[in-house]
Amino acid sequence: MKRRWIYCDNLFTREVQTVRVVTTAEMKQIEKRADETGVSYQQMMENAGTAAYKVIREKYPNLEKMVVIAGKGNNGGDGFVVARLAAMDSMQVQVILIEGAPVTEDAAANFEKLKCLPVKITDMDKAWNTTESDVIVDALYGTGFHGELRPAGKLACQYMNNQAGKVAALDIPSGMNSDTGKAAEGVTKADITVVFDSYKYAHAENRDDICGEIVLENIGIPEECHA
Ligand SMILES: NC(=O)C1=CN([C@@H]2O[C@H](COP(=O)(O)OP(=O)(O)OC[C@H]3O[C@@H](n4cnc5c(N)ncnc54)[C@H](O)[C@@H]3O)[C@@H](O)[C@H]2O)[C@@H](O)CC1
Ligand SMILES: [K+]
Repeated sequence: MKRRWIYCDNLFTREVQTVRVVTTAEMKQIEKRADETGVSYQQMMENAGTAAYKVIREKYPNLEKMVVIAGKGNNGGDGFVVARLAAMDSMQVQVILIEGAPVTEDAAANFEKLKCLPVKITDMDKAWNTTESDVIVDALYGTGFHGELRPAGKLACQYMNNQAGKVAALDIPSGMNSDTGKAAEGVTKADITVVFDSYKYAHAENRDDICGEIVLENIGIPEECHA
């Protein structure tokens, strides 16, 4: 729970602000309701990537080079949206596919959109040769992650943790369990984590060493979908 002060008619009034924290299952329900009310999954992904890109640009205004580390799920899909927006802003963008091509419909659709842009797409084998980047976008795993990092995921997290650039995690740093906050060995250490729609329990664990600065962003889900 956060407290903030608001200024009101020459009096300082204390307002208690409650924050919403949801489980992965609850988040899926919220997204389902949003889809049923007309905000499609594709639109939510577009909004998530757009919000993340906006936050990254605000935090790091002088970016020239971006690397997006993408998994095969919808977290990777958010990363493809960020990559597209960065490339359209004339940034030098490289996308590294950690577990091959995306498997979800929405992520695959956003991956396709990259193909007409000057975005370099590689796999992990070539990642070690990547030139330095100003920011690395962690779009490997989001709420779908559980258990321990497998070798490819661990290598990708190690890569992110050893780069000189800032690390911006989408929704959750990869390797963190959304519901328990448990960090797998080798978890990504982010400078900033852009959280979509609602905080997850992992964000309430006070793991600043993993999440960095946490920024919550609206992705267009109507308030009534959270009931
Ligand atoms: N269209 C949507 O449903 C939206 C999803 N959003 C994003 O989607 C994320 C959730 O996406 P997904 O549910 O597709 O999953 P993720 O993209 O988080 O994870 C990808 C895959 O990793 C697998 N996995 C789990 N544990 C693993 C392990 N230890 N090693 C290797 N692989 C493992 C999972 O089976 C999952 O299929 C959210 O965090 C958010 O970033 C947002 O774009 C908002 C809209
Ligand atoms: K992530």
